[in-house]
Amino acid sequence: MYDWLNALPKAELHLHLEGSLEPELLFALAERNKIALPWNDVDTLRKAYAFNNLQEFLDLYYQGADVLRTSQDFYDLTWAYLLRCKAQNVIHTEPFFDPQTHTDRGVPFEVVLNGIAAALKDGEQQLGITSGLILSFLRHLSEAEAEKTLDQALPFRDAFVAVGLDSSEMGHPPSKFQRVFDRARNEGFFTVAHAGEEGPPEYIWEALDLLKVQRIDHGVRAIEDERLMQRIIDEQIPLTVCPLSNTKLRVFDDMAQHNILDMLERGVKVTVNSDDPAYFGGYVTENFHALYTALGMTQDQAKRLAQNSLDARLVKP
Ligand SMILES: Nc1ncnc2[nH]cnc12
Ligand SMILES: [Zn+2]
Repeated sequence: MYDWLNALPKAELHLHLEGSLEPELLFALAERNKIALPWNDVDTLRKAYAFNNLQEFLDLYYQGADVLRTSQDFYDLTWAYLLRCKAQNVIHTEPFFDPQTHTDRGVPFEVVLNGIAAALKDGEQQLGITSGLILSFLRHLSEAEAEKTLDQALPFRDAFVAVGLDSSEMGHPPSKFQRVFDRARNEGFFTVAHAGEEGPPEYIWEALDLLKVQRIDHGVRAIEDERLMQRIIDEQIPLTVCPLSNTKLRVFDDMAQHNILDMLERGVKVTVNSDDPAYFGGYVTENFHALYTALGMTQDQAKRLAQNSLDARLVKP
């Protein structure tokens, strides 16, 4: 089944480039940039990948991102991810990057963007993988800081297609970012937002009504609100679900409890994605395979999930 799932043509719509930083590359970049690390070796670092919630993961994720300093680093990170896409028949990807994670450490916005954009361009030319980059604001920071990030990004507007919202969800509702999302939409960008990962269904309502998003990232807690379920079914609002992430971050205690196939059978436009594959134990195919192993996902269900990912692209072929 793994090989069959791997061969299925699919799109990935929820992937943080910083979360695709494998420990081996992290150590190589630390050496290249002469950065001392708090872990002795790759194995020690991998052992630290045990999380009780989103915040515990984020603390390590931001620490890991510190090895990314030059455009070449961002190129190498993005290229390594694109090679994984090629190996798993991901024919289109819409990855996130978090500029503030880097600009707040003194890495200029254009250093980050130039490396990522060059790799995505080579990915299309050399690997045939199309893409649309999503600039994600960190929700634990202020809206004013998000506004500043959008200002920095506008001179490079052709390099990305949408803005998103990620980082610590609880206590940082979508409403906090209504004005900057209004401005991004007026500038012609699509919008997406993480909502209903750890946060309540109200955050999903806000993302839809206030941020006017095209997709919800995660959204698994929608199942707690029947009126919301009806809306996302009626309007066919895609959810970019990340099964391995949800079990690693204890959104579900184990994969057998995951609700993605229940949602699929109720007519929700759910898709399968890897979120932060270097930290959560696998790329897209591993996420599909976990649904087969734990939930008995059929080939027909896998085909519908893959088709949903192609249908839910912001960048149409
Ligand atoms: N799963 C996730 N939720 C929120 N912010 C993130 N940043 C990277 N991965 C994330
Ligand atoms: Zn995410």
